[in-house]
Amino acid sequence: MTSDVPAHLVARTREVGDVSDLLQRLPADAPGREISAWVRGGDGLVGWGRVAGIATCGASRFCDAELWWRDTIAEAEIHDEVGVVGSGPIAFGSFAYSVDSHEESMLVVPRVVLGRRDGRCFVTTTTWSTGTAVSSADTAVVPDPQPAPQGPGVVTFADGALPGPAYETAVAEAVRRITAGDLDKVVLARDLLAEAERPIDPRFLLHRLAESYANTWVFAVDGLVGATPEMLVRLERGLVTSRILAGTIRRTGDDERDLALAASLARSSKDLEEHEYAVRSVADVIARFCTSVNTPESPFVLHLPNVMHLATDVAGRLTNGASVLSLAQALHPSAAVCGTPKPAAEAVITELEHMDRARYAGPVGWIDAHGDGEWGIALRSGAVDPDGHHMRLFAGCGIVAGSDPASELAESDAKLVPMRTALAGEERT
Ligand SMILES: C=C(O[C@@H]1C=C(C(=O)O)C=C[C@H]1O)C(=O)O
Repeated sequence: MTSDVPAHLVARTREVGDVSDLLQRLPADAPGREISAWVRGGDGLVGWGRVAGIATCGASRFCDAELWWRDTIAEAEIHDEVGVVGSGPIAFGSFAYSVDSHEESMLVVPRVVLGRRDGRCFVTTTTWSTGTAVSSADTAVVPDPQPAPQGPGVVTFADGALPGPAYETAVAEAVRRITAGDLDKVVLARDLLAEAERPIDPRFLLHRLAESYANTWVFAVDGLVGATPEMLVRLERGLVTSRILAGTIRRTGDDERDLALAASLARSSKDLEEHEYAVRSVADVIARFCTSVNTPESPFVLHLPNVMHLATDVAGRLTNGASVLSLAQALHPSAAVCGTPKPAAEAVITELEHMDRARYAGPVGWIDAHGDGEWGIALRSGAVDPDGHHMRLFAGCGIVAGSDPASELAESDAKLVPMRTALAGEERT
């Protein structure tokens, strides 16, 4: 571009009539990797196209992204008629779990974002200015509901880094080290490789996940798709909240038995211990940023269609103007996906998992121009390869002294169910 004035983003948000089916409005012809989504129930944000973004890796990945977003917003021209959290320009993002990951972390500003919040719907269109003259942003039209996305056809599944028996051996070794006093808790994960006959369309997965997992946040960012029940951090006008999950039991499908299992989960000393480490790791960080921190004394049981979790919602009032992304950076990785103490757990994960977690278990979510937003932990998820036909699914389990390898393997299988079912048409294993 030839201009004395550097180009900047121009974002326009206007209110539109009710759009209760955000996912169905994702244009069928937008490239799958350019689909972004963060939806729970009827509310949330979906985006398509890419106007701007940053890809980064290593220890500075959060800071790089934060600085880039701050600079981008400082220069942007914003016309926001709606003025709610999530209106105006936003960036979706997804971060690699590990400093050492080969996977890129990213923020992406979509060309169009469609949002719904408490029944108010809006559309944000973001373009580049052309330098001296500011181009008027597209007058965004909300797309009609789109045809149902095509499924991936026959999907076959194969072991990733650790086949089931090897995962059990890793769990047994972790228990041995915990018993020896090396650490208190470690979360060990495994991956599963899916190969599909036809290209895997993130829209297809999003639809299926949203149908079955209504009380999760269904997300997509650059080919990473999932339905997470765990909110690492939400920041809305100074109010910080986090939903911590740890301690799991599989559902049987029989309501009466499941209620009895929920009661046993709430009393299980092994699960309560595992949960307590996770809560402490989050509440301690939130206390550094907030006053009036509220941490309930005991967890509740969160019922999902495949599993039940011990859950605690922590809240606080932000004192220092930090953005949601810096809060996510400070909280990541919590003991729900890493362990206690953190350095020992990180070392055991590296040694025993034999894989790069890539963006699994990293923060995924969105940030707005004020630094508000929501970042979940990328669980119950998978990453579609750029070739479109392959996907890596992930699941992990918190291991403490009382963990049993066979039960943990079964728990990891249960955590893989949402993505396996979303993918499966005529599944073969
Ligand atoms: C690591 C995962 O889940 C985490 C581990 C849990 C546990 O061990 O009980 C529960 C919820 C999540 O914090 C996963 O789903 O892959």
